[in-house]
Amino acid sequence: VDETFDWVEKGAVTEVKNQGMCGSCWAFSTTGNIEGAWFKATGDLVSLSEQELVDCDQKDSGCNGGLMDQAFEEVIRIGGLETEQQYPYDGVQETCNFEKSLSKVQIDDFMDIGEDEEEIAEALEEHGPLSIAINAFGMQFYRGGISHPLSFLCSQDGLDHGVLMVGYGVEHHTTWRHRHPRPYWKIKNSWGPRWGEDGYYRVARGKGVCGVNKMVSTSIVN
Ligand SMILES: CCC[C@@H](/C=C/S(=O)(=O)c1ccccc1)NC(=O)[C@H](Cc1ccccc1)NC(=O)N1CCC(N2CCOCC2)CC1
Repeated sequence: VDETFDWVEKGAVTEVKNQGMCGSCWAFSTTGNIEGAWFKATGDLVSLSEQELVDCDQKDSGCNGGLMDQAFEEVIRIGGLETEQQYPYDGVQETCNFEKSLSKVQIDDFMDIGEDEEEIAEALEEHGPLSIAINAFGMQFYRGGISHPLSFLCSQDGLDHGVLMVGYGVEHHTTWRHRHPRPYWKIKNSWGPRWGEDGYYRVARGKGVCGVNKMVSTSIVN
């Protein structure tokens, strides 16, 4: 793997979105992954509908939580995802009004990725942005930089947030305090563009920080 890699620079990531007062982070992680897989397969970047998942995914719980692997299964069952424009987000669970004739984006399968962070970096390059679960400890107060909470504060067993891994890099400091390079993951959050680093989050890479490596998966578009 290279030193830095970023799907945002490669045009595979849509604008930072905002889930509002709805616990639909799982749906944003799912659409972000499928947007990237579709881009890799077709070259087209299409913003996809989280509201369709909130309303129509019967395995998950709308604004009360969900799991990305279950959402991938439901996208296959439902028959595809409509675009953000066709089925816009309003952050409240409503009756499903999916129109198959409108949905242009389908996935064929999905797969889980192992916990080794080198393997995850390779999977990121191969499949596009990855759906991941993390422990969101401290994210409400995050203002930027590389987050590296102590493991007892950000246990990998306390996964509670679904987000999108979009890249990785290394920060080299030359000041007296930081002589060692600081590898990080670049993560797209769904709390709007004013949160964090233009909507993005960087967390230390290589030590399973906040369980970033524990639940990684991707859709497959053939
Ligand atoms: C109330 C749900 C909040 C929402 C995200 C909200 S959030 O606003 O982004 C946020 C997250 C963390 C801190 C503060 C704010 N969280 C989820 O959807 C999280 C995301 C997640 C966690 C762990 C592994 C993978 C994915 N999932 C969940 O909360 N759940 C997983 C599915 C579970 N279902 C119950 C019914 O039977 C099917 C399973 C419901 C709880």
